[in-house]
Amino acid sequence: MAKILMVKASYSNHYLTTAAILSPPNTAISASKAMSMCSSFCPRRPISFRAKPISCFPIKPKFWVHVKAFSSQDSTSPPKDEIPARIGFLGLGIMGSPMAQNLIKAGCDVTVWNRTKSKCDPLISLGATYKSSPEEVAASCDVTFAMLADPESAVDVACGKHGAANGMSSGKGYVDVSTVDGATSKLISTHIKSTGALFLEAPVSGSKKPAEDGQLIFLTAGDKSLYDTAGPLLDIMGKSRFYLGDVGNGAAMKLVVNMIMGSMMASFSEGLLLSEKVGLDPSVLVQVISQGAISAPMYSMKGPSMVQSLYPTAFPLKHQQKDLRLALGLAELVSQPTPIAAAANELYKVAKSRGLSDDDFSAVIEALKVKMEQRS
Ligand SMILES: NC(=O)C1=CN([C@@H]2O[C@H](COP(=O)(O)OP(=O)(O)OC[C@H]3O[C@@H](n4cnc5c(N)ncnc54)[C@H](OP(=O)(O)O)[C@@H]3O)[C@@H](O)[C@H]2O)C=CC1
Ligand SMILES: O=CCCC(=O)O
Repeated sequence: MAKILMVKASYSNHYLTTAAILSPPNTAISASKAMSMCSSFCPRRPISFRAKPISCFPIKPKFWVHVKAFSSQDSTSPPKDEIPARIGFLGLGIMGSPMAQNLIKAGCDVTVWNRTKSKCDPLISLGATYKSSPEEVAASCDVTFAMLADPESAVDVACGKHGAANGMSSGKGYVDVSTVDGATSKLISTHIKSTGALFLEAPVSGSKKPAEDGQLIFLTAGDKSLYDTAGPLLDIMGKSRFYLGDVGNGAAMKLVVNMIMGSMMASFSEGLLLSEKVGLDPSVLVQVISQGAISAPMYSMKGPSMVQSLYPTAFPLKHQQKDLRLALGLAELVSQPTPIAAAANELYKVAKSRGLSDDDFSAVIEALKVKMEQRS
């Protein structure tokens, strides 16, 4: 049984319902692949599209094509004349680079800036325009995204000398997709909104691969009208989006999620090492976990390389420790006990002190190896 999906393609100046895409249930493909399939039905490349199941019936396999089905709390499309035409992207690290690439590949007019200019080059070769400061990017774009390391860099790029706020004005929007705390997000919001522009915080759940595949989850809060107009762009980069109300709520949701993730990884690390110490094969532990109630994609993805002491960076350990630190600050604000997260945070601090900041956060297991060696 296949699902038939109606595809609605969004162009910069009009919408067009173009094609029926057929998909077996429970399948997904990357946004860029779905885009290019959609293009074969369309006169021009769409900048985004939505797909929703309209009925189910058997289809001959040769006609099957798969499409990513977007989910969204609010499926209302913005008025056609409000879709942002010129998109800015500030911060082209592990996450920002593939996110900006997906916008370019989807046909968007993208202008980029990064502190280290060389990281702009691959995007320029894909068609992006380069500007030499966040201010210039914001001044030349309708909506500017920022994907920066931490609260300090997010504030600096938005509010500092030649920061984006200097280029903002009424009619523009700033979407900060960095992981920061609520107070930082509110500070940036105040600066941006004082120019007459709109602000949306939109941190993401999902790592390097989901960023490449356009499968991120956006946790947004702030100006609802910017959420609506930027929606088609979020749908290019992600698989779902949540609108959570006032600025600070997106940041808080992201920090809670990453607090849980950091503790899970620390606990998983303990389990792997304990299993090995008592003579079990940790690879078998990974398999056992993958079949039971505590199965999580993270364990299946990271476990095999952790067993080999390999930590190819998808989510840098220094950022996970930053998120635990910020989550503990959030808990402190409301007097919520978080002893597990506090213990996990200490472990990530040890890992940082061992020079593992730029390794993947799964390298936290090394901190436990050190502790055990010290004890024995
Ligand atoms: N990697 C992941 O799996 C995920 C990361 N995140 C969050 O996304 C954000 C970015 O993460 P990621 O891409 O992995 O990180 P990276 O470390 O790869 O990239 C960080 C970016 O911030 C820039 N930057 C750092 N300091 C400054 C500064 N002082 N002034 C200007 N720019 C600066 C870097 O520029 P330069 O190139 O010059 O160093 C780079 O563009 C973080 O907040 C992270 O917590 C969220 C979800 C998943
Ligand atoms: O902030 C990083 C999140 C990583 C993930 O969700 O896999």
